[in-house]
Amino acid sequence: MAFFEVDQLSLSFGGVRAVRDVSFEVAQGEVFAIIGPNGAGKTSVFNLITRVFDASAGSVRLLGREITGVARHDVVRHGIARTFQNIELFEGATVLDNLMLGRHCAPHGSLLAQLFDLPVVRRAETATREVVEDVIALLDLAPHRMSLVAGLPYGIRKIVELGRALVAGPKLLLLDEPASGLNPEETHELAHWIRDISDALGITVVMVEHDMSLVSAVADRVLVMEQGQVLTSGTPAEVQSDPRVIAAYLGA
Ligand SMILES: Nc1ncnc2c1ncn2[C@@H]1O[C@H](COP(=O)(O)OP(=O)(O)OP(=O)(O)O)[C@@H](O)[C@H]1O
Repeated sequence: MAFFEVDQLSLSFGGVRAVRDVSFEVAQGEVFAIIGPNGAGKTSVFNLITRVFDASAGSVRLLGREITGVARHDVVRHGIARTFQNIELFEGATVLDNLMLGRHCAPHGSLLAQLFDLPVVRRAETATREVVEDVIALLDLAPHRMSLVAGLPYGIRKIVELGRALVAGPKLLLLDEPASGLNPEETHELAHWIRDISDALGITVVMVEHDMSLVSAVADRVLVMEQGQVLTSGTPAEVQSDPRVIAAYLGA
């Protein structure tokens, strides 16, 4: 059984077949990148995995468990967290509060236990705080802990979003264009964090990315999509030298 399997996944918007029979497998601990020209269907694949859209056909399995029937708000409980192409944070809240909210899916005891402030709830809150503090330390966010997200530079906000996905304690982390809007130095730093997330925390990463410097630096394997379909897959070096991939990017 593969750690994560996408099997014959398809999605249509009216007449547009955004995703067509897409299949791939990701091993535990791998950093796996999905690349392809604009409109290739990469974000649609993420939206199918995270149940934003219903697949017209196919299946998605994490550790053998079917995800395609899970409610959207329950996907994170099944071990899958994601970041978005356009940052989705609470702008008027602090970094700390945004990170605490990322943990809201963790069980905090029954409603009665919460109403009476029982020890089980307090223990859960302490555990949440510990996880959040670990993520703040891992991503060097301590200087920004009490800052409002709205006032932070774009590059820091992207890292906060990464942190918010991490505090959910995912087995599988989906990153949608994590390097977009970052300068080369920030992208270089991001590469270190992605490797740490994979190597030190053992979290499997699947990312959609256009920046080939990041893909080459962190990805173990790359899936190339074109017009909703899988064009090829391989190591970053293999796919970059593949004439079919070069032609797809040149629009040939
Ligand atoms: N909500 C939607 N409604 C209708 N069509 C959509 C929708 N989302 C995506 N599409 C179409 O599906 C196809 C795949 O889009 P998708 O955003 O998945 O591609 P992508 O590879 O992520 O592109 P990019 O790199 O530009 O983000 C495109 O033709 C797009 O116009």
